[in-house]
Amino acid sequence: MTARLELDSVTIRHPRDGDTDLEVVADWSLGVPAGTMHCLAGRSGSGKTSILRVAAGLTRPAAGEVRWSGDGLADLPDDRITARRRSEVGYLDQGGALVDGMTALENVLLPAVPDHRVAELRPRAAALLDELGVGGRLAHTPDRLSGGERQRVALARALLLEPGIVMADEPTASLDRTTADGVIALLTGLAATGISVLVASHDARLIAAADTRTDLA
Ligand SMILES: Nc1ncnc2c1ncn2[C@@H]1O[C@H](COP(=O)(O)OP(=O)(O)OP(=O)(O)O)[C@@H](O)[C@H]1O
Repeated sequence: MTARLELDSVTIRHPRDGDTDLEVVADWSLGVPAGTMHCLAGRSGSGKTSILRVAAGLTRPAAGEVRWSGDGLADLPDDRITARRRSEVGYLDQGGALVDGMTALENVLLPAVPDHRVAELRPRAAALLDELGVGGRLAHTPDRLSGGERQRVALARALLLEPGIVMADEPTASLDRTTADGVIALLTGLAATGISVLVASHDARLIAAADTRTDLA
């Protein structure tokens, strides 16, 4: 069966001043089937974020191809990738950045803005926040939320358009143990509903919770 998220013989390089390019991975492949969680593990600087960004179509690999639900991204123009990412991929970046000055509910509804679906999706946004245990914080701006609450609001935003793929970069970093365990349970729960989950982390408990993992050198 084709994995919902595939990286096929991918090479990722970064230019370095006055030096040869830094090769993060070369001719490297990964498949994340529906209903499973894969963890990219490895020390700081080993390339976890670089791989996630390529998998999310935010940067293009030097060689190889990324496929979502069997469709390759290589031949798609950037605007098509952006449009497809919005509905197919929930991306939780490091720290789960929220927009200051907007409430938790408004932040969750941001992916609905381009298609004018804010009013339609407001009940779903509120229900997601409720499900994630932050239903009492709808009107709070990020400065009035704890780190764990911000992370959960960012997760609700990533889930708003019902993506088949969810990616999260160090989702438990800077969270206390109890809150981190809650986020790990949420991510494994997402995989259990059939979503393909790709996380980058050096948190031993998150790594242990994943179905499969890659240890980056
Ligand atoms: N846009 C870029 N241009 C040049 N070098 C980069 C770029 N992005 C990352 N790098 C370098 O590539 C390497 C991998 O970085 P990356 O952020 O992917 O690692 P990471 O494992 O996610 O690290 P961390 O756990 O600290 O977030 C690092 O040496 C970094 O300095």
